[in-house]
Amino acid sequence: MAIPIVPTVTALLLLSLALYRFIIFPAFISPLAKIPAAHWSAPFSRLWILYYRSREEETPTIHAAHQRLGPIVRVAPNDISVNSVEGGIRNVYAGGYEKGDWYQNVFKNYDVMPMFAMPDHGPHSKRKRMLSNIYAKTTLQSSSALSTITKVLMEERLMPRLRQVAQSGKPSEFYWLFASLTSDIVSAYMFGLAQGTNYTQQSDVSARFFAHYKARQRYQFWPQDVPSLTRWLGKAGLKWLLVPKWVDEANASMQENVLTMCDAAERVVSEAGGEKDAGFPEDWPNVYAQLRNALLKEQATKTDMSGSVEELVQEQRLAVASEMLDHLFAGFDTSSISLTFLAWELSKPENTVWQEALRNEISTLQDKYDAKAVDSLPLLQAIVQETLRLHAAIPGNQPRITPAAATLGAPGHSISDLPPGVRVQAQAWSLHREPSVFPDPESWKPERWLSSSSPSPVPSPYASEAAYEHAQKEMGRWFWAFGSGGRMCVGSNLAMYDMKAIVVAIWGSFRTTVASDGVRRGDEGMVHRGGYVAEPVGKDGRFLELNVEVLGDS
Ligand code: HEM
Repeated sequence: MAIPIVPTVTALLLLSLALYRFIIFPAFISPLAKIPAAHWSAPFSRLWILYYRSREEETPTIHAAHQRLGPIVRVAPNDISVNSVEGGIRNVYAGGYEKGDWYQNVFKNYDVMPMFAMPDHGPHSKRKRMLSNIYAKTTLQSSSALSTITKVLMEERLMPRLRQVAQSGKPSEFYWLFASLTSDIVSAYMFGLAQGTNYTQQSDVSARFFAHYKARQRYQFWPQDVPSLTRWLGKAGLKWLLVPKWVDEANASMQENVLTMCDAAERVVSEAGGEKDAGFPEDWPNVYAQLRNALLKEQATKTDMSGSVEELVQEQRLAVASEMLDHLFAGFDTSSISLTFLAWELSKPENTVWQEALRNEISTLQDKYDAKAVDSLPLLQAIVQETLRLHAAIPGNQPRITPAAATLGAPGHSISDLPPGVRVQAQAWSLHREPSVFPDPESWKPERWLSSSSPSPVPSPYASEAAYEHAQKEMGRWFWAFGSGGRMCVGSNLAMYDMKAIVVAIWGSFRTTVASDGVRRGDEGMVHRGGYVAEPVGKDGRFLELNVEVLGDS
């Protein structure tokens, strides 16, 4: 029987092309072929990394790959991970590497992108310039509004709640208490105290909100990492196969809540004619007004100004709300995760000395609400910094896209002439566990951030001031809890401010210990659960439970 030549040759040709395109090129010819593969299938397929990402197990998996294979690894045909400063985060996050669409697939509110999701440098840096000053350390430390907000929240909302817990003699759950407090502080600064949330005094409302917020985070994988399939199923009316319907409903209701806060803030600003009202500084919507006015100013330069201010405000309504939603959620989520880990560390029996030393340091404050004095407490700084190192709230991948002809990889491992469009990521989890920079990396050791002359409850690891200085410099280069470069966290100063204020309020007046009912501890099985963000979650999904004891005349 004669073999049909044309179809056979065509089939062989197609097979050879496919073999070249999907096997030979990625495994042997692509510049990425020189990078150690985290798994045998990584050069050919994304399935391996998607599997771990879908199970929220990417961070430890990538970490293990770096430990086995070095500071640059290939995790999929077009995806790499770097774990170094030189040839790593210094190159990728300093500029020129854009964000790609991974962020906008999920972090888009009201169908409008906040700066966090903006893929391109230009629009992003314009928006960031509008907002940076309102979050600058000097602005926050000199803000009488923020200091009044803090005082009201700590004295009127937190203290009564903790005194009640102490009196009850029963352990209390702390994760959602921290989420309530940080949401109240951040929203009060953004929208004004009267317009912000009051979760600390409404534990039922807050519990419902946080349960929804957290549960829906677990469905981000599909729209974020498999967007085409998710879109396609959406068009066919079958998205519910991947993401339950209530997730969209929860998102819509959260957006509605933030829009309500924005509208309330707008009434305050417009009644004051756009300018800060000296009457009740704590009720002024600092961040809202800053962005609203900056966008109006920008609009005025573009248009013929035929519209009224109300019309212009209306045009910007969703752009402002999208930005505000992002800041509010980024603000409470990360800070409450960090505070929970901090409370956990401080309340463990082996760390009692740190809790006592911190309390002594807090007792030296003349005024607990003096932000500058609080910020300059060395022990407090070391405790927060060490918690952010060991328990980074965003421990996972922060992907960027290579420009043309990129060179990546630590000295001795560098790969040049990478093509444009490669997804490259780094993760704080691994950077913060580099043993040559952070000796004994899995242990919580605030003393690594303290000089030998600082009062410390444990001996200093540094033989001299010079050794301390050298270590600080190196650790500072590798410390990545807030990211780095132009896309670095805009709220890092507010986060440090609110976390320190909360720590001072709690451990200045109360003693905490990890709860135990004789059978199980209140921190049983605590792990970092999650993908992009990692929550402190114990066995059976339980959160941290602590005993609270009131001190002296608090
Ligand atoms: C402990 C607390 C916090 C941690 C650990 C943290 C961490 C981070 C990190 C790692 C990034 C970069 C993410 C990436 O590129 O994928 C980031 C960005 C961002 N964070 Fe935070 N954050 C914290 C608190 C806050 C607060 C309080 C706010 C708002 C008030 C905030 C608002 C933002 C925004 C808007 C961005 C995007 C910045 C940009 O695109 O330029 N964060 N944060």
